Amino acid sequence: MTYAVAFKDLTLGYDRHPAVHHLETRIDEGSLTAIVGPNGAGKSTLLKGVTGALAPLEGRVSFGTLARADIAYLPQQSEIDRTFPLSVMDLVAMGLWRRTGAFGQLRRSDRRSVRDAIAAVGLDGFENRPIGSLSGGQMQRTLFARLLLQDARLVLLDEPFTAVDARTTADLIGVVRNWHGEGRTILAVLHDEDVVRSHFPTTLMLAREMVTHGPTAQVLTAENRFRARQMCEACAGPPHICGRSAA
Ligand SMILES: Nc1ncnc2c1ncn2[C@@H]1O[C@H](COP(=O)(O)OP(=O)(O)OP(=O)(O)O)[C@@H](O)[C@H]1O
Repeated sequence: MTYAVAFKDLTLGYDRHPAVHHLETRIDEGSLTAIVGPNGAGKSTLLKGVTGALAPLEGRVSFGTLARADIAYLPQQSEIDRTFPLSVMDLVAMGLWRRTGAFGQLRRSDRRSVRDAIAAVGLDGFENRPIGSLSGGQMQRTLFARLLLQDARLVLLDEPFTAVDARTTADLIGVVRNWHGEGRTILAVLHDEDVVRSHFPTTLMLAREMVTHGPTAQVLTAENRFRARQMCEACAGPPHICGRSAA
């Protein structure tokens, strides 16, 4: 099986304080993988390492046949500035930037693609709404429409269903499953184990270090959860100094 992303002795952190330690595993191309772990386990940090926003302190992230330009990333809702004066249409159209350039004019066919993406996430009629007036769930649908247009081979989702109602979650899971059916690789940070069990065949459990990575039923056990909590006891505090020497 070819891999989409490989982590090789990867250590990521902030101001030289590691938040993810010596991670060594591969994400198969076309897989649908959940990243789980306690608060502060380094899950968001890992996604930032994959996007390249955070450079490794040690080790590396490598990609199989894809390039960083093939990655689409949905950050946590709290990291998105909704006061920016944009309409739903403007925000979704940003998904075409790779093709149109930042200030490129949208062609008629581009506008149609934007409208189609908005309709695909159930937001028909919201095209001209300012994003600041959207509910949390409507905003998440808008961001998924932008991801649809990005047409990426690797999709990174950071807590995509947090603070989103059950109906919206079900609709957006439908979008994720379609991406999986199209052969894209999906890596999603999730807290809801029912969602993980029902829809994500593979799970990576993180607690600053990797706890385990494999078929979801084998990963989500009471024993692994207990180990993760123990490994992550210090997670509530600031990232500590890594005691392991660089290989
Ligand atoms: N920008 C930053 N500067 C300094 N430390 C940071 C920064 N972002 C995260 N951290 C620290 O890195 C560690 C891992 O954080 P991260 O957000 O990756 O965890 P997480 O598993 O995604 O947590 P949660 O489930 O609470 O979202 C935490 O100790 C956090 O305080």
